[in-house]
Amino acid sequence: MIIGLTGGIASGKSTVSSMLRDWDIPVVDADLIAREAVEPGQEAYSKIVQAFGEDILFDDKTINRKALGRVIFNDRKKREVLNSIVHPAVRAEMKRQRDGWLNQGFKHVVLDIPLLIESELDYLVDKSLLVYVDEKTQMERLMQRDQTGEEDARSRIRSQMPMKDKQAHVDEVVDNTGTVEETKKQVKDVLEKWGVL
Ligand SMILES: CC(C)(COP(=O)(O)OP(=O)(O)OC[C@H]1O[C@@H](n2cnc3c(N)ncnc32)[C@H](O)[C@@H]1O)[C@@H](O)C(=O)NCCC(=O)NCCS
Ligand SMILES: Nc1ncnc2c1ncn2[C@@H]1O[C@H](COP(=O)(O)OP(=O)(O)OP(=O)(O)O)[C@@H](O)[C@H]1O
Repeated sequence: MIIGLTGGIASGKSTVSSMLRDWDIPVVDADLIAREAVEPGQEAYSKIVQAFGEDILFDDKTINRKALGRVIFNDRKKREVLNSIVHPAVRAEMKRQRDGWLNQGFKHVVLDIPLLIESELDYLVDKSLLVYVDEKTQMERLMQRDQTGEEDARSRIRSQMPMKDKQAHVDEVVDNTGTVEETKKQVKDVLEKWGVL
């Protein structure tokens, strides 16, 4: 079974991913793939420099992710330009890694995709799981983890579909507003229901 894991920014996808890996279920991480896709030498890198200029580069020519983030999280059109450059490469690599795990004999593979719903990638998965947190907790955890201010955190959250709207698009929801242990119990219940554990 191919499982789509999604959520909002800082809702707890990585926290749930590490639980899944502990249960020996492989996870393909779209954020990590997106990071590798924009390294110097990759096709997407030169397209990004062409579209956004040298202002978003460090002196060593690598992409200054904070600077690029400031541009795209505050401007929908620019975000769409970046998405159109990066997403095709991410999709292709996700499929390659998924097939690699299946060919190794794993029956279940998780695709951790923050924008599963916004980018209409549901067709890639058999079942989908949303890691939900309430808005207040999401803001607090995002600001704490990224050591960032309220305005920056708010613009990142607003660049995504509100999490309560995402609930209608998935098969199961896990509420990560409580403790990690409480979340683990919910994830285990869902996986047992699906016959994965
Ligand atoms: C803008 C960039 C450089 C900011 O980098 P930064 O290191 O600050 O953040 P990071 O990549 O770790 O992403 C953190 C979270 O931001 C959210 N996010 C990232 N990109 C987007 C986007 N285009 N739209 C909405 N939310 C996004 C996701 O929830 C993600 O989990 C980077 O996020 C990026 O290249 N984004 C475009 C690729 C993309 O869409 N990635 C998301 C999964 S495919
Ligand atoms: N149940 C929890 N209780 C307390 N802190 C938590 C809990 N779950 C996650 N966190 C913390 O909240 C932050 C966000 O969690 P995590 O990195 O797992 O989210 P994410 O959805 O993967 O984020 P992103 O996709 O934006 O990278 C982290 O600092 C993490 O340690």
